[in-house]
Formats: sequence, C-alpha cells, structure tokens
Amino acid sequence: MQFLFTLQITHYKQYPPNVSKVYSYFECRHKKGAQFNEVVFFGLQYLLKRYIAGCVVTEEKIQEAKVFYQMHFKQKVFDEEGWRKLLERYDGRLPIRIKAVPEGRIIPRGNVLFTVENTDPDFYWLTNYIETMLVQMWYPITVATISREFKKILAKHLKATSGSLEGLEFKLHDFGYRGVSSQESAALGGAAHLVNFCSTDTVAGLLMAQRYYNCPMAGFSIPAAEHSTIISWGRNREKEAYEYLLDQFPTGPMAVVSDSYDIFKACKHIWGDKLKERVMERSEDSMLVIRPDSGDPTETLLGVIKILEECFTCSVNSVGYKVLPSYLRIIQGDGIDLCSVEKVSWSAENVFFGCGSALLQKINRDTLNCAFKCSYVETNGKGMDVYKQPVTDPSKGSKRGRLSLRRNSDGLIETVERGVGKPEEDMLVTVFENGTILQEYSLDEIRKNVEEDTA
Ligand SMILES: O=C1OCCC/C1=C\Nc1ccccc1
Repeated sequence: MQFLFTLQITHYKQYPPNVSKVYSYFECRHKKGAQFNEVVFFGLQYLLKRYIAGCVVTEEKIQEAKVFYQMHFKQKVFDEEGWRKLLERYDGRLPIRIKAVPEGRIIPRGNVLFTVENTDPDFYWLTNYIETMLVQMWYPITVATISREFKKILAKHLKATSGSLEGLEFKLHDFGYRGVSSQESAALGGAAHLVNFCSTDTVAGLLMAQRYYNCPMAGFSIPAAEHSTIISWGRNREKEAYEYLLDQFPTGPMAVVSDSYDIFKACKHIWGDKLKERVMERSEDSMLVIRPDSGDPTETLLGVIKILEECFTCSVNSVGYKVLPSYLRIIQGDGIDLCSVEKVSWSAENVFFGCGSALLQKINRDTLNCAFKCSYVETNGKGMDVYKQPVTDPSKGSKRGRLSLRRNSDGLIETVERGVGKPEEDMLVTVFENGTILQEYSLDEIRKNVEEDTA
C-alpha cells in the first residue's frame, strides 16, 4: 500500500517530452572533516522484500490512490492511466532495475551505493517515484555505521587492555528498543546493530534478521533486573531483592541494576559484603553483572571498579591491567555514546556496554548526508549525463552519467562516472529487476563482508 502513496505524484508531468529513461543513484555524500568517512551498506534487502518486490500494484490500490490524491491536490494529478498500463503490462510488478553494492560492504563516503533505472521507456516516471522509500535506507546504513564505529573503539581498548579481541562481539548491547520511533525502526536499527555485534535486547531486530536475512538467532541476552524488580521490595529490602535474584537465577549469567538508591553502597555493603559469599560461589558461566545506571559514566565506573577491586580478589592480565574475578563483571548502559565510550581507562575486559538512543535514534539523514539524485536521462533516444552543482553549496553537487563502483589499482574504492566504467570491474550487483529480487544476502554473509572489509 505505501507504494502508491509516495510524494513524487506530479513529477511524471514535469519531465521533458519524449523522455524514456531516468537513471538515479544513492550515496552518502562526502563531507570535509566528517566524523565518519566510510559507511556500512545494509538494509536494502528488507525494503525490497517488504515494499518493492512482487505485484505491488492492483486495481483496488489504483482506485484508492486516485480518490486520495484528488482530495489532496484538489485537481486531477494522479496518473491513473500510467499505473493501469503498468498493471496490465506487468501485472503490477515494477519495471525497474536496481544495482547495489553487496550488503555488509564498507564503502568510503562519496561513492555510489545503489542505482535505480526504469527498464521500460513508458515508465520513466517510476525511478524517482520510489525515491522516498529508497532514501529511507539512510537509517539502517547509519545505524550499522555507528555500531561499527563503536566496535572500532571497543576493539582498540579491548586489545590494549587485555591483549586480545576475545568477546568483542558481546561488548556493546543494544538497549535501544524503547528509544526508537517505531517497531519498524526497532527492527531495522536492531538488525543493523547485529551486523557488527551479537548482543541485544531489541527483539524486533532478531525477528528482522530471522525473516529477512535468513538468520535463526542473530543475537543473545541474559536475565536482567530492572528498577521495578528492585524497588518493589521497598528501600529497606534492597539486600533481600538482590539475594532473591541470586536464588532465582542460580546458574547462568545474571545482570542486576544496582543504582536504585546508592550504587557505591550497594557494591560495598551488599555485593561486596553481605552477599559476598553468594557472589563468590558463582562460576564464570554464571557471572554476576552489576549495572550502574546513573551519574557520569566514567566517574561512576571508576568508583564501582575501585570498590569491587577492594572487596574481591582481582588478577592482573597479560598486559598489566587488573581484571575482576571471572564471576563478576559490570555493564554500563547509561550515557554511552561514541565519545563517552572512548574514555575507557581500565581493562575493558571488566565491562560490557549498553547503548540506546545514541545507537538507534540520535541520528538523521544528514548524519551521513544521504542523497538520491538523477545522473542520466534518455530523451528522444539520446542519452545525456545530468547533475546538480549548486553555487550555494558545492558539497551538494551530484555525480553525472551512468555510474559504476570499482577498486582501483591502489586497492581504493572509487566511483566511475559518465558511463565509462568497465562492466567486469563493477562492484554493483543487480539485486532487483522487473519485480524480482535477483541476489540475496544472509546475515552471516553480511557479517563476513564487514569483517573482510575491516581486516
Ligand atoms: O542489564 C543488562 O544486562 C545484559 C542484558 C541486558 C541488560 C539490560 N537490558 C536493558 C534493555 C533496555 C533498557 C535497559 C536495560
């Protein structure tokens, strides 16, 4: 349904007479001094499967859209004839070709990520008709990219403070389900995080990975307290609440948010004293994960770690950093964003991180300057490279001609413009044509692509 109800309703009337092809592309424009210079391509397969593939046009939908737009524009602008021709000629399938970089590939900004063109001259207006839908690709691309920036930072610290990258994929837990704008955003953003990590509470992302990326279980979690299950015992029964959780989850890891009243007293007098024996009897596979949830992340973490190091016997790892006993860890899920996570100054072996809005919501289409622009048209059977070059902002200039993506002789990825790219060098793959998805990627393949392009 969404399909017919996009914005580019009146554009078919605006293209030059006898135009037969409109060819457009999507990129994350390069920006000088940008915080992120390369992006993770992810999410197109979901949008194609969910909205673009198969028979997306029916007589009923045409009628509905006709009435709707007559009301909206108060004049006849909806192209009923055009849509009916599509329905009759293609049974409602879209005569469109989409060529895209494989999902999971890491591409420097300023390069073409996918191209869209009509495959039938009568449907030149279709290319930019689906622009609105396709530009929403900014979201999964941006989340996957930010999640990977976290991974780069955590990898650096983990390597430096523990000498290994073991467990890196569990170091950033997605806490963002409640902080996103919709179930669909949670699904798409949650799945985008799972391209880089396998640690999440955003269940919608797991279902997305299952249904659209052929991955039965893309991420894991553990039983965790929340404030209600602690404060429901009343202020003077905090110790009883924690003890009850240890009894209820005697084996397997268990996370307990411990800042309902005083995180430092909870660590010193409850976890480090009254319940100390109970904590020490747990094994590495049944570790207790203490969760602070307030205060400046760095200060709070330092305070908590200092207290736990005094109460429990720590060891020193191969690179000289203190490590808590294997049955005890910390998870910091509050106030984590790309700069606070940078300030880790003790062994990252001791800490897991959770991230919510900074991962899934505190972003927009400008974060990576995502844009969809026409770069080539055919009119009266003649091809012409087209572009915009605003004198008021050259960084918004667009590419011209038919585009391909190649790795040059120095191994750098670059976009070839003006249709002079060699087909055999083109990294863009035809993933969609005339209603059918021609190339699919599983989450496992996508994860491998990310790893390959990161190594
Ligand atoms: O504490 C934890 O340990 C590890 C498992 C997840 C977890 C907490 N989850 C969560 C989700 C959404 C908002 C807040 C917390």
